[in-house]
Amino acid sequence: MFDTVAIIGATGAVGHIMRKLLEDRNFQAKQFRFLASARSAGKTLEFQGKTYTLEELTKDSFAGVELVIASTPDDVAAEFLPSAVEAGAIVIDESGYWRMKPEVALVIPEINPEAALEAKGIIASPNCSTTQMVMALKPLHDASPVKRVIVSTYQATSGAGVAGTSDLLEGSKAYLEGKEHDYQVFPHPIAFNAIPQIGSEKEDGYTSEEMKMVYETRKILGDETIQINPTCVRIPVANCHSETITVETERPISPEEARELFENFPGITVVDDLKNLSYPLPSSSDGSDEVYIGRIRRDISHPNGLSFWCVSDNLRKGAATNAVQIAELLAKHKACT
Ligand SMILES: NC(=O)C1=CN([C@@H]2O[C@H](COP(=O)(O)OP(=O)(O)OC[C@H]3O[C@@H](n4cnc5c(N)ncnc54)[C@H](OP(=O)(O)O)[C@@H]3O)[C@@H](O)[C@H]2O)C=CC1
Ligand SMILES: N[C@@H](CC(=O)OP(=O)(O)O)C(=O)O
Repeated sequence: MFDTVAIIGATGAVGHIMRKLLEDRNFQAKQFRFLASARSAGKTLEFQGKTYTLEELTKDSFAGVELVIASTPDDVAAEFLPSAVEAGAIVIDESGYWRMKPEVALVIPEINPEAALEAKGIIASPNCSTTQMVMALKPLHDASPVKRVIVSTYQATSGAGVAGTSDLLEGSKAYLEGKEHDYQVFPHPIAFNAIPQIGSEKEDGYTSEEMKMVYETRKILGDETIQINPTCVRIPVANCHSETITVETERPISPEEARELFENFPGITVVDDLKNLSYPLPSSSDGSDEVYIGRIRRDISHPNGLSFWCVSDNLRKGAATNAVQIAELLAKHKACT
């Protein structure tokens, strides 16, 4: 069991689910602390039957803290997490800031748990769109190396945090009432729309979200040769990201073989019966820790290609669940050493 565990960003979209998961999974520590910005300091929250007062995060917040689980914007993670490491804490970070630093482990427990156990300092949890795709790629990659991936995402507004959800709800209400809405986080109205830009412009006309899917996938799978062509799109769905994924493998993987590989991989559930209108949906994946896969079929444009549809709760496996699984892994390892 950990001594003191600090949950940073406890008031955010990921932070809310984090607290629920730690309760539901009965994660034990001698002491918990909950931190957020000065805006939230002094407010209270309920956790495991007790009332806690939120503290303001400062560089001096970490004395005696053994484990930090942080879900804050990138700039906050950049500024404050080194102080946690200096104070001797292990840090699990949800933000994008530390993921690609060579000294930082980027971990999905079903795929590379050893990286978490070998890590010193910061362990990063991957980008939400990346996590569900890599979960799907891993069993295929183990059967026959993945050479190329073409992926399009259909990302929920909760991916942009609490403000993203409020933009969807308030923007939809305004749209239906024929009014203007002042959007907080999206570059265009999201109500009744689709926006082919998530993040900022990066190389070759790709966005930051798209390039995360390229670089983070290679790091987690430990294979720099995988070619990935992503298009990330924001859609007016409240929660759960969906993806169309087409994979080219070294040898052909038939839909039947792929189904078996997916079914035998922890954390994946296959929902695939087109005749009976059965496939994963954001509405039926909401609140689940699983990655759902359906519409499994051969790629009719390539002999070594396979296409499928993948849906997962971005706040759960795409964020909080993955971080809690890492924390559980560390706790189990600590108990054995
Ligand atoms: N939403 C998603 O699907 C995913 C998000 N992530 C990452 O997780 C992180 C959190 O995202 P999300 O929960 O969606 O974001 P939210 O905007 O919903 O929450 C942000 C959290 O960070 C806190 N915070 C902001 N500024 C500070 C500060 N100066 N000091 C301390 N705490 C601060 C906020 O506290 P306060 O309420 O006081 O402002 C709040 O608790 C981000 O890095 C995001 O990229 C990763 C994967 C998926
Ligand atoms: N950018 C993602 C969610 C997210 O926060 O990703 P990252 O942690 O890589 O910034 C989305 O909007 O759906």
